[in-house]
Amino acid sequence: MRIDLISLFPEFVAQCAGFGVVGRAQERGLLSIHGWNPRDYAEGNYRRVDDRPFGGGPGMVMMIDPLRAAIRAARAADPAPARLIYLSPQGRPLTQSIVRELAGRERLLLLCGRYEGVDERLVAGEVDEELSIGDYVLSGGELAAAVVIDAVARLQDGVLNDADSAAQDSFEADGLLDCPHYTRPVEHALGAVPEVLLSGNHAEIARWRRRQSLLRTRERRPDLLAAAGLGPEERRWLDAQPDD
Ligand SMILES: NC[C@H]1CCC[C@@H](CNc2ccc(C(N)=O)cn2)C1
Repeated sequence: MRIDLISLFPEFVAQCAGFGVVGRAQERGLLSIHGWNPRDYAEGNYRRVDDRPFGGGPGMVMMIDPLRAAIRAARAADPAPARLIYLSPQGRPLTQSIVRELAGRERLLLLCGRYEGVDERLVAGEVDEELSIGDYVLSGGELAAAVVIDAVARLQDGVLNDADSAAQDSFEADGLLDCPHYTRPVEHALGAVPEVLLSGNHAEIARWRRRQSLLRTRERRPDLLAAAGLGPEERRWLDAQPDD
């Protein structure tokens, strides 16, 4: 997958994506990230990329033309078509199912805003979709872009081996919260490991994990439970007595 970032700080996102699984994906050529800085396309010796808002008010607004030129340069850098995604609190809330859909694309173009915002004519004229990583405001869209890149990159074929367990992730598998995880030592002052996990009975272990995910989801995020297609046995688990 090719990802092009339009940002005043493209190196910021490239660095975030340089670690761990995502960094390895880049080293292995499963993912490439390219930065395009509107300042490189800004006119005049001050290379202006922002200006004061019409109608007054605090802060600055990002100007159309430097962004538009950077977007054009990014598009021209590869023949594959790409939809331009603008990260902003006004966007569609990002979910794992949206991540899965994005992960299937050949290219992503991510537009990162700064200041008070981007001239609305650029958003209306060039942006294909707007995404939000949550209901809060950041100083720039770069962190949101880094979140999208990480979530999408780990789903690329060949990026995670089974030791990384993306397929096990509950949101990934079935929209439930993840089950508890344990590792050595078996005995610890903070408690012991549930016996079933030491049993070697893989069917029983899978049932236990699924039940823990269901109970934890009911407890913490009942809103997710409604969307998860539960089987009859799983409904019985939820109707049964509190967890042993
Ligand atoms: N009006 C503020 C707004 C102007 C345009 C640039 C954004 C950058 N900051 C962001 C971007 C995305 C998110 C999110 N939730 O995905 C939060 N914050 C801020």
